[in-house]
Amino acid sequence: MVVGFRLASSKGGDKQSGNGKERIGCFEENQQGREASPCASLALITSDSDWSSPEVGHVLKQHNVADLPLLATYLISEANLQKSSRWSNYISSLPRQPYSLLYWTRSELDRYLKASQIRLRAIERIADITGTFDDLRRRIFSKHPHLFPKEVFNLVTFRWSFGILLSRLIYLSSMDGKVALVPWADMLNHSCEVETYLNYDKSSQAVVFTTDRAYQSGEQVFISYGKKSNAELLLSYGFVPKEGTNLNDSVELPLSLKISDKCYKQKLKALKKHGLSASSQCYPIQISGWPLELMAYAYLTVSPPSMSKQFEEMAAMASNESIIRKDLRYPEIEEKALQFILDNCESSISKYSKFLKESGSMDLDITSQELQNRGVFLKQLAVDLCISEQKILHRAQYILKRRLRDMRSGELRA
Ligand SMILES: C[S@@+](CC[C@H](N)C(=O)[O-])C[C@H]1O[C@@H](n2cnc3c(N)ncnc32)[C@H](O)[C@@H]1O
Repeated sequence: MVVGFRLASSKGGDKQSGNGKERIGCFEENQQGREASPCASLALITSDSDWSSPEVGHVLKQHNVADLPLLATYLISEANLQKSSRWSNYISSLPRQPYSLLYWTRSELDRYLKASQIRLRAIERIADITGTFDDLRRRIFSKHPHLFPKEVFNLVTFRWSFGILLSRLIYLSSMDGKVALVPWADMLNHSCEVETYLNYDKSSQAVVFTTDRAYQSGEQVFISYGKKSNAELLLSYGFVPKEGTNLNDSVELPLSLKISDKCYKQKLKALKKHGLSASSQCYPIQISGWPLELMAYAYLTVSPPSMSKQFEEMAAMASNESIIRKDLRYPEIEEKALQFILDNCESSISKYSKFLKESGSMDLDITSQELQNRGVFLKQLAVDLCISEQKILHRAQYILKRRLRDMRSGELRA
């Protein structure tokens, strides 16, 4: 079934069947009394949208503010105008607190997500938003206080607008990769089990999606927010899919060089040259396996001084910068490399086990019912995430152990 959400060019809902194509909705956003023009930009919020306060937009554009902070400021500016913004209906329907890790406090992140690498990603994201706001405040807002009053443009409103953008922006590949807020179409929820994406259709000047299955009338229609891991969905959207439904799930495995390594400095230099960190480099492990880059990092870590000529090649491969995507194999150190990955998997697994064991008896803040409910909710999200991540690591552990056992029994036979 092909479903199209017509967004701008016609008024009212239209339903049109034929050639298997069915339009089931029509959404538009225009000022009272103003006619919608047949132009999709009317219904999309992009970095090119017209500002209700043109002077504010003009100042930001003069300073070449990047798309995301520009859109964040746009949303705050329009929200502040309330009824006089053409987006007022849409903005008033947006959540006051977007559900994402941006709204977890540092102590909640440390408490509930200590086993998962997503904790660091969330901390980095929060710091990035603070940094972006500070930069705008220093360069622009403080120079034009009449246009950007502190009561309106502050860290609280920025966290809200970034939370909205990161959980609702839609990537429109057919609009040269533009990102946009698509009012009302962004009410659609995600399912990991559908291959249905929103995109801009040039011929109908509308944002459309094509379902990959038949839906019964009255059934909830889902789209896909992209092939994301459970941790990424929690980070940006604040939910964890039902166990076992996300085939694109992965867990980040952190690896690092051993400081006791005789070639530590040489290896570090090779890693740095290719933009990698020695302290900790994360690679995604999926239920179906792990990337070549992870194997290359493991080869580099365990390789002896006699292989120093290959350090460069291994580091390039570990960084995904290698031009030749050959299957990197060093049979003489393969066993050690697999053992290195297994040791790291097992140390991560034990972190998850510890958290899951502790979570059963975790004291929740009982100073208020509200905090108690929040604690129960966040803990459940964290437990769901940790179970799914640990499951992938258990699978990797099983594969690694089996490979090592086969290798070792082969060696014995030889
Ligand atoms: C683009 S909005 C979708 C519309 C949203 N339901 C609303 O009413 O505003 C994304 C948000 O919807 C919620 N959401 C989307 N898909 C979900 C799912 N499969 N399970 C739980 N929450 C989901 C999350 O809170 C997410 O941050």
